[in-house]
Amino acid sequence: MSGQKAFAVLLDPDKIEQNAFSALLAQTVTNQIDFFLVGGSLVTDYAHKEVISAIRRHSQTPIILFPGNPLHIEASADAILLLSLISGRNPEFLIGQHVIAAPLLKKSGLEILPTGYMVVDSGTQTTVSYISGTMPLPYDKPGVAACTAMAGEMLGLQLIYLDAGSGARRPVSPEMIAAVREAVDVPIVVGGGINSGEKAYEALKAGADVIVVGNGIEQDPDLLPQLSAVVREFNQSVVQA
Ligand SMILES: CC(C)=CCC/C(C)=C/CC/C(C)=C/CC/C(C)=C/COP(=O)(O)OP(=O)(O)O
Ligand SMILES: O=P(O)(O)OC[C@@H](O)CO
Ligand SMILES: [Mg+2]
Repeated sequence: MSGQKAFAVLLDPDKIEQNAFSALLAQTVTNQIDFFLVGGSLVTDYAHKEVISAIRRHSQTPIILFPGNPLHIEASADAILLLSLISGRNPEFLIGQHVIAAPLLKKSGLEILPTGYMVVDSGTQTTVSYISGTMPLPYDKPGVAACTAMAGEMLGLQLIYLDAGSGARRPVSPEMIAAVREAVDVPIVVGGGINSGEKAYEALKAGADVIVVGNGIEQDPDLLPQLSAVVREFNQSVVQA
């Protein structure tokens, strides 16, 4: 990672509607995005391969898998977030699924991005929380988030992902992002409920290195160019300062 802020678009293979998908891919030609994330907690169609090849026909942007379980490994992506759900206390999602996935991952040739995945309470239960049977981090406890991230970094995890959950009513607070920023040196990914330029800017200003947006773009196609501009302008203002 270059020290510059980045913008990732999350595509859920189950939710892709062909016309909207083509329009989104066309937008990414003129509005820079830095990564595609492909994944979901529960994927019923297993269309990862098709989604990835459709992206590749239009774009050279790196494609990173965001898996809910080992069935979501697809070797035609560029990399995979190897999530360990460190906000939870379910051994299956801390290490169990990884033992099952390890030989498949080795064979896949994918770049492995070991990630401390922290799900943060946003007022309603998220799919991740339900599927993993774990409690999210309390919304208003930045100190707990900071210690969790610190432990993840000490264990060797190379990214911290703070996620308020898909379609969250409120994103992770700037206070929590700032506390985690203070606590670790690794890049911080922030997602869940970022559905406006202002929320994206707040997350970047608080210390997020990568913002991830899924639902917001599905619901409002004009958001992609807006967010791309917010991230570019943020990076330019840092260079000029
Ligand atoms: C070891 C491997 C390869 C996989 C296991 C990976 C782990 C531990 C995952 C943690 C728990 C989990 C279920 C994560 C899913 C994260 C994700 C892709 C969230 C995207 O949002 P959705 O949960 O799909 O939301 P919707 O219900 O709105 O679609
Ligand atoms: O769909 P949204 O709310 O943008 O969330 C993205 C991602 O962080 C969910 O895991
Ligand atoms: Mg999903």
